[in-house]
Amino acid sequence: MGKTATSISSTSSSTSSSSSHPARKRKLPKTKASESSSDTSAAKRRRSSSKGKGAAKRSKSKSRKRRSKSRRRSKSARRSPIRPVWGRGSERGSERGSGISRVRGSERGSEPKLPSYALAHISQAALDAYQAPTEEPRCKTGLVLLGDLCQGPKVARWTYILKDEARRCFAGYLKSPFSKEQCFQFYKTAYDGTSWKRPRDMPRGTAWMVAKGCTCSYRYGGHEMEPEEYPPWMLEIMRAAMPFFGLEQAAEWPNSCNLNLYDTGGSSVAWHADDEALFNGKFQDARILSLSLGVQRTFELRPNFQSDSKASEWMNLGDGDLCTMEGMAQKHYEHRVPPSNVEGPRINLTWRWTVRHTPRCPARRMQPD
Ligand SMILES: O=C(O)CCC(=O)C(=O)O
Ligand SMILES: [Fe+2]
Repeated sequence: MGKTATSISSTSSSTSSSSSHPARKRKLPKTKASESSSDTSAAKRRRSSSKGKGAAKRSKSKSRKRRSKSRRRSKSARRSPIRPVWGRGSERGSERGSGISRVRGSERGSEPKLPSYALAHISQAALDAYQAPTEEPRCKTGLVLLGDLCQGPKVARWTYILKDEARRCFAGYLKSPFSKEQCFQFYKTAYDGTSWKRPRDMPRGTAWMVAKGCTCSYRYGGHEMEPEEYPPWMLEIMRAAMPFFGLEQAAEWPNSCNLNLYDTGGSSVAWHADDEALFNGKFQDARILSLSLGVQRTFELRPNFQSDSKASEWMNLGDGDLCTMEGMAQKHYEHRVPPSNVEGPRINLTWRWTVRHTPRCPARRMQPD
């Protein structure tokens, strides 16, 4: 795990097999192999030109037809009243609110140095890819995506908007499986049943809840959140929500939950990773499960292994929507909820597994070394 790529060609091959991150679309400098493949296409071009004028005409009219077809397709896409709820890249203006400083997460490690003659000839995108670490494939670590666990009584169709197999990073989305009334009840009980903390410098309300037997507080960004034991209403919500994450048995449920209250569109959480020691997400596969309640807000993800700071993936999380981050996502990606011009409040419950309890926590005795 955590292997650093040692050659550009090996990195580029692992990178191209992963998700559609913008960096992956950019071309790396040509290696011998890619030159020979372009030779082949040049040879093809030569062969097709030798077919004579008739063939050239036919291919011209074919490509004209193709162009007008694609123009028609893009026009109808623009007219379509269906608005996407998730996507890739920054097409929805994900740079809004950028410049918010990182409030969580630790410093990135030092990166491997390249000799200056190499730096002069390599694009930034290629450098980013070179410096990007790769992880063991999930078949080796046994990581099962929660979306694939939902085969029991609650079959749920999860969409994985982030599938970075090379880094074993995943993020899933499930449209609300709950009724409007259920969501309203969840919102009301969570709102009324939580003693919301309002730390200075935090543009939202927050609370930290843990399973019985754990006393770990949650430290991040200079704040320390004292734990509150899961109240009965939390267990009720979990009983309703966990089967949609493929977790039917209470023994499999997450043992901690970070709660956020976004009172208005101006409330936000800045780019960060939930990479605190409690969850050990920098060193092993970690799962984070979230339930959104109230107004729709955009949840964005970006890789931390390249210089481009734009969101690479995003999802619009509406009332009752579920979302996951899985595998090594806390090591290689950051996420945020930027300020927005929507009106109305939103509550987000973000469940996690505390696997490294603090020294004085009684649950520490139960954890494997
Ligand atoms: O509100 C959200 O959707 C994200 C919250 C979050 O990132 C966190 O609690 O760590
Ligand atoms: Fe987070």
